[in-house]
Formats: sequence, structure tokens, C-alpha cells
Amino acid sequence: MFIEDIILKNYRNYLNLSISFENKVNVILGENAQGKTNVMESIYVLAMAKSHRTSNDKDLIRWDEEYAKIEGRVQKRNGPLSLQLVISKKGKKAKSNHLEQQKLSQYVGSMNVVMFAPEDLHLVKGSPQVRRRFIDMEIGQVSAVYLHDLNQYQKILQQRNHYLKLLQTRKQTDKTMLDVLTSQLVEVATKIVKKRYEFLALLQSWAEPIHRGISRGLETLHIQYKPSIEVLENFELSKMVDVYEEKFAKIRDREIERGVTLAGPHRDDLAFFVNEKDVQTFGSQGQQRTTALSLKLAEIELIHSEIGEYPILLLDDVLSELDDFRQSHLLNTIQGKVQTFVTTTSVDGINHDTLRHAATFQVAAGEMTKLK
Ligand SMILES: Nc1ncnc2c1ncn2[C@@H]1O[C@H](COP(=O)(O)OP(=O)(O)OP(=O)(O)O)[C@@H](O)[C@H]1O
Repeated sequence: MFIEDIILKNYRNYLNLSISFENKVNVILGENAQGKTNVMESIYVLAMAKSHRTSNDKDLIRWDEEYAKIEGRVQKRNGPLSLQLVISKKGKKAKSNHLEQQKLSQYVGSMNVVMFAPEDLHLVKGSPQVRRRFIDMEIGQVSAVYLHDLNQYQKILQQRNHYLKLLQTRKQTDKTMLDVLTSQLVEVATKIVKKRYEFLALLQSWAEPIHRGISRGLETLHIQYKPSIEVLENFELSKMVDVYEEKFAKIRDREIERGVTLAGPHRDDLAFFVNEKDVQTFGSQGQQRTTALSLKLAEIELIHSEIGEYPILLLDDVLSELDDFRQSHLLNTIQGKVQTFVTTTSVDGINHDTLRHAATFQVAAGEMTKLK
């Protein structure tokens, strides 16, 4: 799939922008703080209804304005798709082919993007939150059911934490409601964790050969799920439910004492191993980069295998961070099959045929123009 054009209104530092792209590599050039990342972010937000760099949607609205609007036309294998997202201080409204979507979880996933930004280099070393976000966003793109479950989980988790606080402060002494909330939480939590295991197994099968290629055959990458509630990977849901119920019964007093839910998918993590060594602890900068890059390339292939077409790739400020070999590997992999956006302050240091044949754009002070 590819995005043909985008129209921005009051988005970050763009007052009005209407620009067409090409179904190949699109290079966005500009000095610092001119609006390159903002354009990439707007494409990402149009697809995911969420930014990759802020959880506060209001940040996306141009200062002193009431709302921001992103519109885009996408060409997909099965025809054109027009998307519109309006972000106001009250919330978000999404339209797909001019029809308002009641649920964002149904809207997300019709346009697929993979973003590789400097933040992703923290995927390995950063906090568990970064890795949970990564896995949730990626599964969410290919599974609306997962997004729905995740929303449910967040809601129940909030209620359960609230109730645990009441018990902790003895504003409430009856524990019946805690049991009800625990069962509800367990039902959704197990579905989420099961899906995460399945997704990681798939991601692993793509990432391992890619990583081997980038490391010139020297490294084997292994991804591991680190659950806060230990289950066997191939457990059936009903068995998982039993294990979860047991765990919550065991930690019940501690949870009341602390006033918070201590286990579940919101406490799980991922680990990456290269040649059986934990990259987080032992990996060099280069290995961390290679791991992040392998995961992103694997995601592209995974999405392709799930939906039958390639997603749009957004490379924000990362190409020049990679050495020549990794750059070439990346560009060779995507060449001719993935619409790609690249931002950079200068084309120096990015030396590849793909870039020579790319469409190029210039961004300055919230204005974007096509150069070639
Ligand atoms: N909500 C907003 N309203 C208006 N302007 C904003 C808003 N949010 C950010 N900006 C402006 O957008 C600009 C930053 O744009 P962006 O992050 O796209 O930079 P960039 O061109 O990618 O730069 P770099 O190369 O440094 O990453 C800054 O000038 C910032 O003040």
C-alpha cells in the first residue's frame, strides 16, 4: 500500500499543508526543528490514531487552535482508502471512506505503517514500558480484537486499582467486588498474553534470519517474553486462566497492602538475546541497533504475511545513524516494494542509488515543497 497525499490543518507547526507523495522512497530534507518529524508523525497518527512520541493528543494541535485535522488518501491492493482524523481537545473522531468510525480500534489497521525513529533505538535498553508499547502497537495493527481487549484490560485494571486503593485505605472492607474484578481481569489478561506469545513467535521467525543477514552471519537473535505470571507458552486459555487465578489468590494480601495490581500484561516485558547473551545487559551499541533494525524489518515482513501487502515505512532521522552496511541492507530489503519516507538534515552520508532516484521534499518553518 502507499499514501498518495496528505492534508494537514493546524497540525503541530503546519497551518495548512497539502502535499502528494510517490510510491517509492520520499526523502524529506530540512534543518532542525522545521517540521520533518511532524510530517512523519502525522502519517503515523493517521494510521494508528496515536502518536509515537506523545501520549497527549493535545500536543498535536497547533498552539492556540481548537483542533487538528489529518486527511490522507491511501492506495491499497483492494482499492483506494480515504482516511480522516480530527483531534480536538474533547477527543478524536475518525472517518474511513467518509464514514465515521464509532470505535478507533476498528479504524486502526486499515492503513499500516512501520516507524523507525531514534526512540526505537531505546527498544532494547529502555524501560519495559517502551517494549510493551512496541508489542501492543504492532499487534494492534494486525488485530482489531487485540486492541479491543487491550482497551478492556485498561478499563478493568483502572477499576481494580481503584478498588484495591479503597481496601488499602479501609474505605471499603468487603472483598467480593475485588473477586469479580479479578475474574474479569484474568479473562482479558490471558487473551492478551496468549496473543503476545503467538505474535512473538511469528516475529522471531522473521527477525532471526534478518538479524543473521545484517550481522553477516555472526549473530543469532532470540526474542523472549518475560511474563509476570509464568505460563507455558503453548497453554490453552482455560489452563492459563487457572494459573492466573491462582497467582492472584496468592498475591491478594500484598496487592491490598500496596493498593495496586501487581501482575498481568501491564507488568510483563520482553528480552532480546544475541548468541544467547542478553542484549540489554551485554549488547554493544551496534548490537542494540542491529536488534532494533531487525525487529523493524521483521515487522514489515510480518505485516506483509498477515495482510498480503507491505506497510508504509517511516524512517525518521535514523538512516544516517546506521553504518554503510546496515543502511544498504535496509534499503536493499525495501527497494521497489515498500513506500518509504526518510527524513534527514542532509543527504551527505546517505549514499545509495535508492536515494538518488527518490522523490525529494524540502521542509522549512512548517512549509513543505517538492524539489523533484
Ligand atoms: N503543537 C504545536 N504547535 C505549533 N508548533 C509546534 C507544535 N509542536 C511542535 N511544534 C514546533 O514544531 C517544530 C519541530 O518540528 P519537528 O519535530 O518536526 O522538527 P524536525 O524538522 O524533525 O527537526 P529535527 O531535525 O531537529 O528532528 C518546532 O519548531 C516546534 O516548536
